[in-house]
Amino acid sequence: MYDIKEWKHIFKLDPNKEISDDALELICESGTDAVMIGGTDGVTLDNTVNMLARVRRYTVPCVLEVSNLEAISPGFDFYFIPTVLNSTNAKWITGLHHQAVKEYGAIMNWDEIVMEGYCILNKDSKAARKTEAKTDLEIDDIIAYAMMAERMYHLPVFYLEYSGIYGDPQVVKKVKETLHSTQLFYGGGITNEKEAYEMAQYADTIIVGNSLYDDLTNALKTVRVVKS
Ligand SMILES: CC(C)=CCC/C(C)=C/CC/C(C)=C/CC/C(C)=C/CC/C(C)=C/CC/C(C)=C/CC/C(C)=C/COP(=O)(O)OP(=O)(O)O
Ligand SMILES: O=P(O)(O)OC[C@@H](O)CO
Ligand SMILES: [Mg+2]
Repeated sequence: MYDIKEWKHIFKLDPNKEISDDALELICESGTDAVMIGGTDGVTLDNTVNMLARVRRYTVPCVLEVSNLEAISPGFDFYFIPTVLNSTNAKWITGLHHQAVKEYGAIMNWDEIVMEGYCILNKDSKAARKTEAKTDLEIDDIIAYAMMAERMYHLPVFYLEYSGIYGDPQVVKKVKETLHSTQLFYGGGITNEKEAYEMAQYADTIIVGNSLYDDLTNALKTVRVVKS
């Protein structure tokens, strides 16, 4: 069984986007700690299972970040389940989770389930719009969500999500100072070594997504700088 606490770097692959076999090989053999499959829209059972099968040619751990009930498939090492703490719609905090557990609870292997407390901060991201997230937050609001995640809900992961834009390193630093046992994920706009290094000084784990599709060469370099 893998220990996600040791993961410092994750590549997030969007099953709704095209990736060539050559690019996928470079990603899976990059030395990243895990490949996470997930996205906000266009995620189907077909494209999820297809991506899983392609990643399974390699030994890298493979995680499904569940974003809809229709695209859950067996065969992943872990299932990361987002709950959007700053959503204004209960559907994205506990609603779909209740529905999922009602449907799958009896067959779920709870050792494979990892809850992620999301705080979404880019108001223009698809994830923010879809989940009706309240993104105009002061640092004290963000810290309060981090404390809730750790102290009230005992979530294993708190995910500072800037999807699509590079966030504020000082926010990541302050959130890290707040957390003791909950693992801090940072994702958003990391495109090169310098940005990866900066965010990895504070976040326990950085997630690199879009830049895999925009500039693979530089995206791949984010692994070495974090793990060395
Ligand atoms: C049959 C079998 C194997 C069963 C296994 C059991 C199992 C795993 C059951 C699931 C249990 C469970 C509780 C599921 C939760 C269900 C669910 C749908 C919860 C809601 C998740 C949620 C809040 C989604 C909202 C969107 C979100 C936060 C997505 C995360 C990914 C993300 C932020 C992507 C970033 O955006 P992106 O798409 O990359 O944007 P761009 O395209 O613009 O880059
Ligand atoms: O796609 P980017 O901006 O790299 O963000 C990564 C990840 O946090 C998205 O959910
Ligand atoms: Mg994306």
